[in-house]
Amino acid sequence: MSSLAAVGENYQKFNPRAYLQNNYMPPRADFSSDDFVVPWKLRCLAEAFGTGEIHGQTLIDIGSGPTIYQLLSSPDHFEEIIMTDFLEVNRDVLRGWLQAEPGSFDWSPYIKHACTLEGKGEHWKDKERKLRDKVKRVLPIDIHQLKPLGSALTEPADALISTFCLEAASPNYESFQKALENVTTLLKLGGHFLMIGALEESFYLAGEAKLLVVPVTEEDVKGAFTRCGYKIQDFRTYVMPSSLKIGVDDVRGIFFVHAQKKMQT
Ligand SMILES: C[S@@+](CC[C@H](N)C(=O)[O-])C[C@H]1O[C@@H](n2cnc3c(N)ncnc32)[C@H](O)[C@@H]1O
Repeated sequence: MSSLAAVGENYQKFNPRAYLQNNYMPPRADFSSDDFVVPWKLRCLAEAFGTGEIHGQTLIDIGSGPTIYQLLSSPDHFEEIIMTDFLEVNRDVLRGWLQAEPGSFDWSPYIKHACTLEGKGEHWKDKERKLRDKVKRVLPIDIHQLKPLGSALTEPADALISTFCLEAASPNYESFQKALENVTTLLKLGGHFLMIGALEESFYLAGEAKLLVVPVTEEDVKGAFTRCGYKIQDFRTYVMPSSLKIGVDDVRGIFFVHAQKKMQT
């Protein structure tokens, strides 16, 4: 069984450009039907934020990687968004996009699609600018530490979001559960957690790196959230169609969970 140290070591070979190519370019970046994976993910998030229930001062994105799509429906609801990742190479990619550096990944199809889903008539350039304005910090994180952000955070956040991080950075289910406990300390009581992740995946590729993933089922995810003191508000699953099984991972499906940290007495 792989140790935490081995997982961390393996991530040093993670190639952000290859990861983006594998997951966020065609064929996976297909917006032509709601049945494809990217529109499904964006719709889950647009609907969750669209309820207006999830709002406040601070939103933290746990394990952002080199991607920003997960935050597209959030900026209207928070004063400050904090992005985080374990790897400096990913934090650099994020800073490049935030500063609109030439050669940054083109997220415009995602931004346009989020505008369409939200149906508020917002111009995609306005959404893009708003997200860039709201992301105030890009911080290092390690979900396996009791304090994943060290001393960088003074107040717990109003909400957390995380996409494809916990299962992809944990060598086994025990470690996945513990990582969820650790990141839960960053969230205030009554705060919301939106998570999207892989179901029954054992690996994915990012250039030369082959990253091992702990295969989790719907019941595993629900159990972990319940044991961490959350009430599950919504849980959805997506079955990966065979046309999107392109050899860059062995993902069987995807889950979306909206959970609320219970108020304790
Ligand atoms: C599969 S990628 C997900 C990236 C992005 N959130 C997405 O939706 O595509 C997994 C991410 O977890 C990060 N990661 C690996 N080990 C971690 C750790 N110990 N703590 C936090 N993040 C970690 C990696 O650097 C990588 O960016």
